Amino acid sequence: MITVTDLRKVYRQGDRMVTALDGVSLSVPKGSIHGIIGHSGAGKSTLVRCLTLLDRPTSGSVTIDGRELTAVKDSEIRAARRRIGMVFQHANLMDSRTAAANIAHPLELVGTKKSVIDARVKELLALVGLEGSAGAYPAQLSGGQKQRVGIARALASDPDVLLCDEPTSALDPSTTDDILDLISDLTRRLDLTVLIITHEMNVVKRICDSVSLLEAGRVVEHGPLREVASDLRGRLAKQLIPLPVTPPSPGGPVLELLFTGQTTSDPVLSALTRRFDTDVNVLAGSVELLAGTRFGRLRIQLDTHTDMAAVHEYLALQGVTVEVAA
Ligand SMILES: Nc1ncnc2c1ncn2[C@@H]1O[C@H](COP(=O)(O)OP(=O)(O)OP(=O)(O)O)[C@@H](O)[C@H]1O
Repeated sequence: MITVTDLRKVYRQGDRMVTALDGVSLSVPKGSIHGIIGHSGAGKSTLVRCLTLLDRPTSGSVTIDGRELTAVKDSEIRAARRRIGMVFQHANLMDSRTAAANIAHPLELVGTKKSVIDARVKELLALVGLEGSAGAYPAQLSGGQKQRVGIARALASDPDVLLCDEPTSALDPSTTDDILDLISDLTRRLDLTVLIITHEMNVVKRICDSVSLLEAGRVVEHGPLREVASDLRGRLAKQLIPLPVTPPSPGGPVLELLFTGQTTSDPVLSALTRRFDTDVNVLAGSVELLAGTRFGRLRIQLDTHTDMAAVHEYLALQGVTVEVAA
């Protein structure tokens, strides 16, 4: 479990103070994956540095499995950091070392016995699907394979937490999916707590259980994926289940509908046309699978004569969320 409470980081830039983190709080249960999404300058890198104690926060706390990291003395920081495995955008491997030797490096640094290291490296290579690549040098590996080595190295010290900083931003879409699936699989198998910092909503869609939207150093929306996706007015929902912009359409009222789970496969619209003797014009639509649940968004236009109060009541009864489009 990671708990971040009211984290603030203020930098001095000449005679100006820059607030990079302005009271960030979040909590990630053990065994789950939390995405932090934000644009450039939102404070993502600062958050990573504060979580790994590369930077001391100005105030607030970071607690991992009940231990307050922000309270550890400088002399204990290295040991505390070993409980956090880091995965970077570029795997940052040492070119002169083989895959196995890169993975072994953090264990060598703390003086682990060679026989123990060898067994652990073998185990880690198998865990990330690189059994046959122990002796390969980074130059001989693909981007995805390098990232697998990076993940194995991050897991070498048997951390409780995996902190992934833009882990797939340098990879092509299919390799991205493979790496995300690997992170997801490892989270379940090793009962890790994972934080993924990203600017890509696809990363959140594919593997996150919960998400926070970071903006100008503040968390402006957060929650389990299913909850934020269900909030039609929310900014995250609009990005998670995007609908194209449609030109103003003369005629009857325009509604936005959100279907979740079973309602995505119910014939709600055809029932609506029959029941209210109205025509339904579908202006835009999209269906996404998020955290194992199907979400559908539709923008529809109805006849001018339609009894809107009754339509709202009927759709609510069907479990469909309705918004009148602007
Ligand atoms: N060492 C520093 N000194 C002064 N200001 C800083 C420092 N590091 C970050 N900042 C400022 O803090 C704010 C957040 O920066 P940060 O790098 O954390 O954002 P980010 O979301 O990681 O952006 P990017 O995706 O571009 O890396 C920015 O306004 C930045 O200029």
